[in-house]
Amino acid sequence: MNTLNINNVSLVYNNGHQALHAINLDINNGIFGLLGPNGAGKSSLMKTLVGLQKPTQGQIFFNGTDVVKNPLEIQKQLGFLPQYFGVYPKVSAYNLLQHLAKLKGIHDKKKRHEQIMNLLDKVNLIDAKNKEVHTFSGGMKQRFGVAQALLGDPKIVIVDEPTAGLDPEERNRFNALLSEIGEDIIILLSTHLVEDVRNLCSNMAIIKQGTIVAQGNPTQFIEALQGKLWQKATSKNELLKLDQNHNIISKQFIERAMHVTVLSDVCPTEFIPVTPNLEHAYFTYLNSAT
Ligand SMILES: Nc1ncnc2c1ncn2[C@@H]1O[C@H](COP(=O)(O)OP(=O)(O)OP(=O)(O)O)[C@@H](O)[C@H]1O
Repeated sequence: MNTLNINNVSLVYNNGHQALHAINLDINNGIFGLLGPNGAGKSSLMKTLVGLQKPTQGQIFFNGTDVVKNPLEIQKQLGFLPQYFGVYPKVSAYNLLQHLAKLKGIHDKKKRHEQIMNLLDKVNLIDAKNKEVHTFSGGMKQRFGVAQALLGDPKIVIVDEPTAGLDPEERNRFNALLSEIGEDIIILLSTHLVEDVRNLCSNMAIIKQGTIVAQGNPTQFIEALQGKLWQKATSKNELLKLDQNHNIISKQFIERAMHVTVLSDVCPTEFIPVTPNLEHAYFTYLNSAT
């Protein structure tokens, strides 16, 4: 079992902006979802956790090793899957993996070949191994991304907004793959797609303005809202009034009408109950004062 322990981590950038405030998290094998809006501090936290930037304060331990004092140790065991790859050189998937494997220090030719073939098989790209990666579809590119991230058997993999731009079928296929590899290693999944976290993660945290406002199991978050959410279709004028008197957690267009969902222990007049989902939980935390 791999462990990542984060104690009281804060980060202030050189321009004085505080991106992280006293973060505490304990993460084990599996897919850990980090959910937050743009600018909340997801990238800052991920980069800090894997030693790519030093926290201003706090401690991080990966499998007992101090990441702040010894960042190279975690980086040797790290895989990274960015949202989009930059420009691909005009080489085949197999040859590109060869090149990346050499950069990762896999020098034994036979082992390198074996590992590449296993990974191509795992991500279902064996048949496309001689095709140039720039000709791949978005989903194939993401699966190729997984293969390169897994070169060298990393124990921790960072995945940044991986399903952006994928069609529903490719997204499902990609999520199934992520779920399979997440059994034996830590995967840190940074996203603002609540549905991906619901489908993939047994543990998650919600980050808002550099602070973790909630952490736990997605199911617990949903259960905590049972019997507390109410919905109503509304007009623009009525919305102003509702805003003053109710704790509105989301406003959504459903079939061309604005629907508001409110959090309350009792059902407000003219509202109907709603079955809570993770998106409601996410909005509840985002819209509550920190
Ligand atoms: N190098 C930097 N110097 C100063 N401020 C920074 C730096 N990098 C990020 N920030 C600021 O820190 C805050 C958090 O940024 P970060 O990129 O971590 O957010 P994020 O949640 O990953 O957002 P996104 O989803 O848009 O990538 C933002 O206000 C950003 O402007």
